[in-house]
Amino acid sequence: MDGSATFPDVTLAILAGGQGTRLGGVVKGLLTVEGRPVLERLVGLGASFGDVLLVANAPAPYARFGLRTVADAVAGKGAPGGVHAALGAARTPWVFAVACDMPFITQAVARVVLEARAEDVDAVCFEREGRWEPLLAAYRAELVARWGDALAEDPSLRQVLSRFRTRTLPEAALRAVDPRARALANVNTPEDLARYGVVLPER
Ligand SMILES: Nc1nc2c(ncn2[C@@H]2O[C@H](COP(=O)(O)OP(=O)(O)OP(=O)(O)O)[C@@H](O)[C@H]2O)c(=O)[nH]1
Repeated sequence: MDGSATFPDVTLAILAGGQGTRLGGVVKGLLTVEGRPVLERLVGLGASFGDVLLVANAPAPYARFGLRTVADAVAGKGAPGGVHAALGAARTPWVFAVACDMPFITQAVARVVLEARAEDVDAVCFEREGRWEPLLAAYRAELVARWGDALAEDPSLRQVLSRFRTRTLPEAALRAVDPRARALANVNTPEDLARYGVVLPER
């Protein structure tokens, strides 16, 4: 843990265990935006956190970043399994979970989420157009056991979140520090490449 960090009690957990099938199986964290791989951009954000963790089942392409890396404890559960692994591996009381395909997350946005934590809150995320945004979200690490129980039902992230005391933040709270709500952008499809100015990694 880094006591000098802005969020010393929080682990930045980068989820990178997906298949990237909609982009032909690309290693999504190596997509380049504004000249830098998305993962490098997120690792830069990590300096504000007490710890940084990569959750990946095929971590070799990310070795150069030198991150502490764990695999999913329960395989084949998608992003809910990735968050579960992050909660289990965290050495801090809180986890800030993000996806490896979100290039525009800033410290200011993280601060909005993390400052909304409270004694009686287990998780914090934005709500946009009636949908929760669980991959730019804070979670109590102690949720891990109940999270593991929930995985048995193959839930979506939102279904898992609905079991806990989740505080949702309005989109306006995001736009106050990120007027175009770019932090929630994730790169999934060929259309997204052009939309966000993304360059594919070399194969
Ligand atoms: N650790 C872990 N992360 C996952 C898993 N599935 C998805 N993710 C991550 O969760 C985030 C959102 O993933 P999606 O965009 O839904 O899926 P994807 O596999 O990246 O892409 P598609 O195959 O095109 O759906 C990304 O950061 C993924 O790397 C998984 O099984 N384990």
